[in-house]
Amino acid sequence: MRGLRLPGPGRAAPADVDTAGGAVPAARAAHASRVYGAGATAVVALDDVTIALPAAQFTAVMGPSGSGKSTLMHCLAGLDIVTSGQVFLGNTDLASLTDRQRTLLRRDRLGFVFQSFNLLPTLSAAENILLPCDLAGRRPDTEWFATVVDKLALADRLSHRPAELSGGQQQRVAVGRALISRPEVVFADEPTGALDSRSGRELLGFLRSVVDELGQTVVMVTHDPGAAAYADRVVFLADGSVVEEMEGPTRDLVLATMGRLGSG
Ligand SMILES: Nc1ncnc2c1ncn2[C@@H]1O[C@H](COP(=O)(O)OP(=O)(O)OP(=O)(O)O)[C@@H](O)[C@H]1O
Repeated sequence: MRGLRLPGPGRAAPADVDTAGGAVPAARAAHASRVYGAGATAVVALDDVTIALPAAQFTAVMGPSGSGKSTLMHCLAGLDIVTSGQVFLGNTDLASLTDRQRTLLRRDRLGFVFQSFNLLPTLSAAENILLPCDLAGRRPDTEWFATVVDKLALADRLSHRPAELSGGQQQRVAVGRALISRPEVVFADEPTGALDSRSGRELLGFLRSVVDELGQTVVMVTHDPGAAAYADRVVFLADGSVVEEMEGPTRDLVLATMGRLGSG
């Protein structure tokens, strides 16, 4: 049920293909650094980060405030550019793209879910979900639309406008919008931050199921150890560096690691 790979600009530079026969990660950073400013006031937001985000996995990114989580996500998503090192989406080196190509890459190959749902208030839930197709001038895949709507339990809410939906339903619409283009990676920045705990758990359960059942790759920034426990793995950042990676996280293991790393 995957088939989520769309051809995109600049794909498949032969030198980047995994010659060992292993699966190419959905995204990766190699010795990526991002420095803001220069001279005495320079801030090293990312410091030589090497990380791979495996396809069809749910990765959580954690770390104290200012540790570089958003910067890492923005660089992986082509919203920001590394100062040195490389970032790849599949086999595409993001630095090799023009601004226009990066914009198209974000539109065609990535999905985004933010803490604030960012839905258009005058559009129905269905129209909000289909917005990326409209913007790209692409005919929506009706079968995929039905799959996404069913997975997110939104079938009886499609004609409602955002103001007529609960926060949890609005965020599910935002997830639907992120999934509709069958992106290679969905980036979620504190997606449960504006939700009550029950709606937050439901949303995390939906993200988990789109990974398990639809083969979606999801990367989520979170401060919440309970949210991170829904992921397959957790990457911990401190001072712009990856300081720990955990497979099969539980809330308690994440809490203990946060305590040990001084980010609790
Ligand atoms: N545009 C920018 N200009 C200058 N400094 C920046 C910029 N963006 C981020 N920084 C700095 O880079 C560092 C990392 O910031 P980043 O937002 O990635 O951290 P974060 O882990 O996402 O933090 P939070 O959990 O508070 O959102 C911080 O010291 C921040 O002040």
